[in-house]
Amino acid sequence: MTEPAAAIETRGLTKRYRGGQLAVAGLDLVVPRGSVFGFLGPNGSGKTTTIRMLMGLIEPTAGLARVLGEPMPAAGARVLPRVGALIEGPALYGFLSGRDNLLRYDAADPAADPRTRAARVAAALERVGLAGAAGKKARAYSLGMKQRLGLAAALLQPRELLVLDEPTNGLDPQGMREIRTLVRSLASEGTTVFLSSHLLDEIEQVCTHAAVMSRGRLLTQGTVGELAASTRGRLAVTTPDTADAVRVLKEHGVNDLVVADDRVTGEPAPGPADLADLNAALVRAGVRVRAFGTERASLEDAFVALTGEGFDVAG
Ligand SMILES: Nc1ncnc2c1ncn2[C@@H]1O[C@H](COP(=O)(O)OP(=O)(O)OP(=O)(O)O)[C@@H](O)[C@H]1O
Repeated sequence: MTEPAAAIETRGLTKRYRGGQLAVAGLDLVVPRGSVFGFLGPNGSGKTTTIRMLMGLIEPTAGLARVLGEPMPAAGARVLPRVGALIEGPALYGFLSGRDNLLRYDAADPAADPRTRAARVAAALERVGLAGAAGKKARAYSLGMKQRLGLAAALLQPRELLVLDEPTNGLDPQGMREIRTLVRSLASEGTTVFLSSHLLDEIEQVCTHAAVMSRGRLLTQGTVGELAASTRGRLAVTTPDTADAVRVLKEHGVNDLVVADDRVTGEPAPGPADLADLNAALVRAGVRVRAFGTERASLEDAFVALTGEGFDVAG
């Protein structure tokens, strides 16, 4: 049997909650196998609802979802053992140690051989860097440790796909780094990782691909490089003659001009404007140019360009 190319694929996936709230509208998503896929959107944009449909936790109102090539929720019993999921924080017993929590998880899996349980749990604890804290009660764990223990539970069995809902939410920078390192190492072994986040720089740091959601709709998807490249960076000119530079650039169609010290930045006019012509115009007007170029466009620029709004605006 040939493996399907997509780890996750949806067609027109839609969820309308009772009470009429349209949480996800006509979503067409393609998550390539082997990718680290960032599912990006402000709070309330429909990320968790999508993940819950993908994992068969709630029924879609309309549309189709395939996970690892199989229809969800119909094929859940076959698909879910191949998927590790961490959704809305792990369910842990605070009075049990990290190790005992994992032993419980493993015992709840009918396919897990009890004879190899202790070794499996030890390997998972090692994997997430909790071997040293395995005997501590889970309630004494930091948020980052709890999150890693949840990941260890998802990693007790080898998984083809990991689905992580806001895995770094509430973590301090050190905890975030630990989760990112873990995600990278899992991906390097070939596991597809689908993670949701409302943090753009997080997606830029760890993901190969991303999709951007806003108000239940998919705005765009592609490689992180493509998404950033779809937006041109701002033009930046360093000059002691900022007032003249602003005037000349304005005459040549550059918008949204901002002056900060000896730097003028702005949005070049849409279309294939030739930056060399702009530079020549500045020099002709007697503007002394110390540096001239475009700033690298970030995913945030792409998001703002797509939605016309800042990223932290709740949907
Ligand atoms: N059980 C529910 N019943 C009714 N409406 C819901 C329910 N769950 C979510 N919603 C609504 O659906 C929309 C999408 O919510 P969802 O939780 O999927 O977004 P999200 O992008 O995951 O945001 P967050 O990061 O805050 O969880 C929101 O407007 C939310 O209020």
